[in-house]
Amino acid sequence: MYAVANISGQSELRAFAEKWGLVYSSTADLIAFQRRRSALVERCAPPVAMPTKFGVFTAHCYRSLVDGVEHIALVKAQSGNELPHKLKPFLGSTKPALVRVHSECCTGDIFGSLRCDCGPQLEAGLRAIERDGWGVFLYLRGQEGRGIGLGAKIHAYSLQERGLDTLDANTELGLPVDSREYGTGAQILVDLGIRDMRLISNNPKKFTGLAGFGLRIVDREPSHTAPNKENIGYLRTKVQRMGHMLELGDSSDWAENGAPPPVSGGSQTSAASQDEE
Ligand SMILES: Nc1nc2c(ncn2[C@@H]2O[C@H](COP(=O)(O)OP(=O)(O)OP(=O)(O)O)[C@@H](O)[C@H]2O)c(=O)[nH]1
Repeated sequence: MYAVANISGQSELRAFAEKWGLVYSSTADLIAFQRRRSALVERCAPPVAMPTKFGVFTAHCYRSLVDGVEHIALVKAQSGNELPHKLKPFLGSTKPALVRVHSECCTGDIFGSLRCDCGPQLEAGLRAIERDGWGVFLYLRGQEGRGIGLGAKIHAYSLQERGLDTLDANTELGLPVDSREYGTGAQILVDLGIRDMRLISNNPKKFTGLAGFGLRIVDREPSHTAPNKENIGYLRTKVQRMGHMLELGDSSDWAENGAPPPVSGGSQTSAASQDEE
């Protein structure tokens, strides 16, 4: 294999490869290929019961072999007569699991920040999986601020106070708009035995990011929460600049005075047809 250092663009590289009958690939392609082939995670604890205010789940904990970050999957898998805490609760089942892959958000998930919709999405996701009885809430740590980290996200907020939107604020800091990768999450889901799933998300990048690891997303379940006056700009930017599949309605649908919004419709599964609209 030869690394060609003095060829500047893709088209030059393609021409060079064609001229000499070579196969060529970008570094990004090689990294993606490697991620698909190698193990990215290992279990770091036995499964254990996790009673929560949303219901009783089984917690499965994994560690990334790439960066050492630990992730947690809360599993609901009631199939009747199974052993408690099976390692692969979904293995062999043809019933698609309801899955939420949630990016860490300290401010929204823990402190209830109204700047984003993360906290209400977390609660709605856990409620939906509890109600469904067959699914996984996968909490990906290390994805704070869409991958830029907590301090940088807070810095980005300070730029947002000066009028920049959530994307431009990251760019202004010289940081990527979204550096999350989903290979790690995909491998956790595969390890739990999932093959077919209904993904709770509005983010088109998650659908492409999770595909290709032996997982099949058979349906989308919208993750809708009522906007509030603090996060409406953030949500509009997600729709307009990141292609999120969200319907924001008008201000009469907003939660009062920035209060924690109730989940619209009460069910994540109710609006699955938004995809087809
Ligand atoms: N950089 C940055 N990150 C943010 C901001 N607000 C929330 N986040 C982070 O965004 C991540 C959540 O991503 P979102 O784009 O809101 O939603 P998503 O998870 O991609 O999509 P859904 O599955 O539809 O929820 C979390 O890691 C949050 O910490 C912000 O203003 N700037």
